[in-house]
Amino acid sequence: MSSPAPADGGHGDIAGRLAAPLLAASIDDGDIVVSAKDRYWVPSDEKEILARQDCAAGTPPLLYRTFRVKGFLINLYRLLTLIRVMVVILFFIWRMEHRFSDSMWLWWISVVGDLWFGVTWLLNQVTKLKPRKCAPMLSMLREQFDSSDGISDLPILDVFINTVDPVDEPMLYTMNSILSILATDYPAEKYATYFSDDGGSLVHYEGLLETTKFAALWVPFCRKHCIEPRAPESYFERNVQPYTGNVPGDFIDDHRRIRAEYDEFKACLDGLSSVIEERSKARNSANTKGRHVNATWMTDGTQWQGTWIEPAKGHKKGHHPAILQVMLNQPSNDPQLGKPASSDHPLDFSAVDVRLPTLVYIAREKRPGYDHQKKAGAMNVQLRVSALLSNAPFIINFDGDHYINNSQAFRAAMCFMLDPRDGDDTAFVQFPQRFDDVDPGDRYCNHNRMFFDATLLGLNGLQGPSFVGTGCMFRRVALYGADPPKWRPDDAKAKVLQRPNVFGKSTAFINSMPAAANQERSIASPATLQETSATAELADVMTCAYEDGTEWGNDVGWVYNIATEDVVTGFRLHRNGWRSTYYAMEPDAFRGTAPINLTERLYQILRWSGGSLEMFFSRFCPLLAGRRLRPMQRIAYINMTTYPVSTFFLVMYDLFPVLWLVHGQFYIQRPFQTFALFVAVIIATVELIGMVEIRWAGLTLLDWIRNEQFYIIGTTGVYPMALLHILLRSLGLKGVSFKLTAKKLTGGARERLADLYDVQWVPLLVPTVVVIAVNVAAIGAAAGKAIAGRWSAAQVAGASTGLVFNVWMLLLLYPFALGIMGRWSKRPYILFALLAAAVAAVASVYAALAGSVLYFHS
Ligand SMILES: O=c1ccn([C@@H]2O[C@H](COP(=O)(O)OP(=O)(O)O[C@H]3O[C@H](CO)[C@@H](O)[C@H](O)[C@H]3O)[C@@H](O)[C@H]2O)c(=O)[nH]1
Ligand SMILES: [Mn+2]
Repeated sequence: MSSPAPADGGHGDIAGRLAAPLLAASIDDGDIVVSAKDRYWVPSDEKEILARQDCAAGTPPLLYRTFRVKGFLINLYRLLTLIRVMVVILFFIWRMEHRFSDSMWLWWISVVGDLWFGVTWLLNQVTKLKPRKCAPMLSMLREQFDSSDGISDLPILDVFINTVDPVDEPMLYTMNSILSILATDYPAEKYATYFSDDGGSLVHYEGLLETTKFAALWVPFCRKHCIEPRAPESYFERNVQPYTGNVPGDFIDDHRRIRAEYDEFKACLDGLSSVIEERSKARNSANTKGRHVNATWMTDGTQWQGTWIEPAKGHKKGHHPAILQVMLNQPSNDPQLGKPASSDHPLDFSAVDVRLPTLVYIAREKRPGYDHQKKAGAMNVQLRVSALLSNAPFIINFDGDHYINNSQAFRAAMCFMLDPRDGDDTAFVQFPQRFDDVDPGDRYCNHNRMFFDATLLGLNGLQGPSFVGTGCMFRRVALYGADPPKWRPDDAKAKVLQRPNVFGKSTAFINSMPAAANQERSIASPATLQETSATAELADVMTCAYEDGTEWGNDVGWVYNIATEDVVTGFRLHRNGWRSTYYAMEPDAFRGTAPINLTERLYQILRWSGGSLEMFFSRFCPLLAGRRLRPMQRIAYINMTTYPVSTFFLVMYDLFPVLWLVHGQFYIQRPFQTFALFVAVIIATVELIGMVEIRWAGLTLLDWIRNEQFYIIGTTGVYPMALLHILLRSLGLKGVSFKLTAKKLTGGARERLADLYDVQWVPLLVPTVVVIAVNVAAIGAAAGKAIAGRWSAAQVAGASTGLVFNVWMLLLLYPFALGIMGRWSKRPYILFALLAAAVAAVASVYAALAGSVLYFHS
């Protein structure tokens, strides 16, 4: 606790000189948001800034600032960590010196379990001891890259967005994401969006077509009035925000008109599948002469290449040719003003740039006999297709349900990529996943705040956050497997191995690679999209066979065969020596939907935990990485890939009360009072550390409690299945198959929350139900004993410690218990009544039995 607080302790003058620009920036344009959440953070880049000031003019400006946690708080955090480590060590020494138990084999298991928990906790904790925040300076970026004539020098960017099923992933949300992308604040000629439809469905295609039409109104409207957020559904749902545009006079009218247009657009999307169905029916019955087909028809009278409503050979899920269609062409390089208001065009866009950025529809080829590798496979196709079209040096990816909530997000990410200090070594910039429509209490910990606001800030102070699947900007050459500049021999250009057996046979693709490396700082616009020579090549890179015998999914692109393609892909980049940056923007950069139904949520964490273990037992095991992976980062990845193992010990602890039921009295460690005291202190310190952590992370107590609860729920009920999965796989069997996370239903907030009360009874729920039952029964049994028998003071003390444990367990599992009650959980007191009744029932049975036993004995 001796290290000085930053503002004094000899740095006073620096802090003083820094305060001014920092404040100026925040007043200037809201660049550096000093929110309530940041009150424990102070700048940590004083030296760099001063060094810059001494440099000659012409040195590129810094594009972001860094912050660290105030000395007193972080040192308190570290001190508490140290104290807990010492207590844990003392605890072990004490246990080794007191090997007394009612069952020595259980004693040994519990010692090993405690050791496991102690070590994993420590490994997790050490990665959080030096958290770091970064904040982009958007005004600097603007100064450096935007000139006053509206021409921009910003690098070009490819945007990937993925979807599979227009029903499970409601199309309205996917199209909202598209709209938010088309309308974001980045020069229209500087980015191209690649929409990947793994369903290959005409509904998506025509939905996208409708979206481009609506976008012609929506995008200029957003630009004209500086609308935020630029996803219409969220925009119209939110409360009125202060107007920040330049034409307040037009706003009310424009808003009303756009709203009406949007409602029409929505209705149109809603009706699309039946329109297509009817159209196809009509055509099919008209077509009955000759061979009968049950095709799905496009508006122009041709058969849809992708999946048909009536599945047919070559036109069904998992079996259809590739489709590529440019929906919006590359716009001109110069801003293009729209038309003034007129009778057929009621909005005045005469002072607004009405260009739309490029938009491409992709459905990759699907063929039986191939593993299509889900999202990772889809993104690798996007990577190749975009290389042949726009070939941007940077890529940002989105899940279909995640939209841009802050139109400055692309620019913010660019600040980190282009910063003169370590931008060139940055492989990716990750934003947190944030969610709409989670129930207000966040019962199933969907927000995952402890992970996004504490763990990832910790990693940001090491080699960088892991990739979490969506809302992440990548450097293209890093995905190709290039080395970061830091690890290249003397200033060599990014080089990637250009052998056919690595990247596949497409020469056009291979030829595009050096350009991607060189363009990182270029001002080029994407190449024109319709070069006819490219079509054959394009078709080629979208086939399943393209990847046969190549490194795709292995050392190139997004990684395959691991259920969590995200963590492992980020890991591979870190392993190659790249770094990454984490930035939690305010307002949130992106937002998405989360599964708020217990069963869906458990399946989601099953996929994550199964994927983690798969990664640990693969060639991407963090233990096998070379020296470019920094030691602390390696520790972080070990944590991320081994955590489900805890389940083995936790389930033992969970079921410990059984012994009380069977034996009436059972001590795993004697003397029990000292043991209980140690355990209490160890638990108390971890909670205390949590309390300090939520301070610097800017979280609430509820966030912390939810995290604890869901950790226990996952470890008790879900990770056993993940372990089983990995066991089956190691025996050469298929293991558990992971499914797409079904997204919320559309509709009003209340309808969406209805999902919260859905239970589907699946085997995954069983372990946790058993654990709850055992703990309830143990409480009942203790009560029964107290009623029936005469207890000594020591026994009462022992039993009440046990009781504290049981109650604590139940509190942790409370969200789960509520969850399985379905609709009844709207009234939590019913749960309490049920629990009380169960306890009373067990107690009376136990007392009765004990009574009859006494009777027989006498
Ligand atoms: O064959 C497939 C399967 C999925 N997806 C897309 O992948 C995304 C994520 O799938 P989802 O089922 O929604 O997974 P979640 O549980 O919501 O995803 C979290 O966990 C995944 C890793 O398991 C990450 O990839 C995601 O980014 C992260 O949000 C969605 O856009 C899907 O459309 C495909 O494109 N093709
Ligand atoms: Mn998702």
